[in-house]
Amino acid sequence: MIRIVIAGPRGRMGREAVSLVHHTEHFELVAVVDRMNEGKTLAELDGFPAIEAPIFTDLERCLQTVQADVLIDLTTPEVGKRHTEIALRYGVRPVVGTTGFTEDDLARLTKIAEEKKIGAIIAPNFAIGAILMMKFAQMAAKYFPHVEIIELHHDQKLDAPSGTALKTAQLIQQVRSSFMQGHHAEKETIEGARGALYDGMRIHSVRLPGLVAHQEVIFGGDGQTLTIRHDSFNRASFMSGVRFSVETVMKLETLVYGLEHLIE
Ligand SMILES: NC(=O)c1ccc[n+]([C@@H]2O[C@H](COP(=O)([O-])OP(=O)(O)OC[C@H]3O[C@@H](n4cnc5c(N)ncnc54)[C@H](O)[C@@H]3O)[C@@H](O)[C@H]2O)c1
Ligand SMILES: O=C(O)C1=N[C@H](C(=O)O)CCC1
Repeated sequence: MIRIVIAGPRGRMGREAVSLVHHTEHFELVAVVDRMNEGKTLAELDGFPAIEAPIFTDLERCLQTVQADVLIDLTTPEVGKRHTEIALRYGVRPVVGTTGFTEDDLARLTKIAEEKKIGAIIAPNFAIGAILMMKFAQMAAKYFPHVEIIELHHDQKLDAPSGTALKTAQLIQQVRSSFMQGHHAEKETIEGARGALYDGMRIHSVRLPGLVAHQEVIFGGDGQTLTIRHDSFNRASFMSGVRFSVETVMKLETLVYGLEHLIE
């Protein structure tokens, strides 16, 4: 039995994660961390199953009170960073879907995980199709170094570019010689027209109601283009990755950033 705390249970992802844990035989939801509802149980909130997990508004108090193995964090960038560090310091393994972590954040958290010899997973995208899309993009970049990334998300998303787009750019950077794409004399007549710049490649962020999470990676070569696209149409698409991460983090002794390191 893996004892789990979920932070952000009333969010779009948090609700799916509560349902996943509730329906998985060897998972137990021992508490949740919410922005409000301290002292209640999840069962008392509208729209949740009858789970008697206590609600805390502070992760430290939660981890001082309940015995937990794993924290699933699905909150906001600043909260997610703080929660990951607290969980590691309390010896609780973080599985983090929250995006917006910088390279400095990842380096700092990796150091703590290694000092504590404790597993942690930070996954910008839990959907298997998205992991494959990133792997395929890295393969293609060896042959097509000219590439632009277009990520499309719902308009309630806080961070841009998306964690997935950043991760994709990092994976491409590993196999591509660094160079500035486009014309050397190119000028934007409206600021931002060419998107965000990452190691000479451009990342474009679209935010619209109706979208969930989508990404296209477009490669251009002599007389041809190659487009690799992934679409998540609902949040259930992320849950097999969350389940896999909770099971896998129990066997790790360091921080892993990205599920591409864990799937064959
Ligand atoms: N890794 C993935 O596959 C994946 C998939 C979808 C979303 N995400 C990321 O997950 C995060 C959550 O996404 P969402 O769409 O569910 O957002 P959301 O806004 O629907 O939910 C976030 C929840 O966090 C709660 N929250 C905020 N501060 C808190 C605090 N201090 N303590 C406890 N809870 C707090 C909010 O009340 C809210 O319920 C985002 O960073 C998003 O980018 C990742
Ligand atoms: O809904 C979101 O927010 C998502 N964020 C992830 C990202 O930033 O890459 C991907 C899945 C959906």
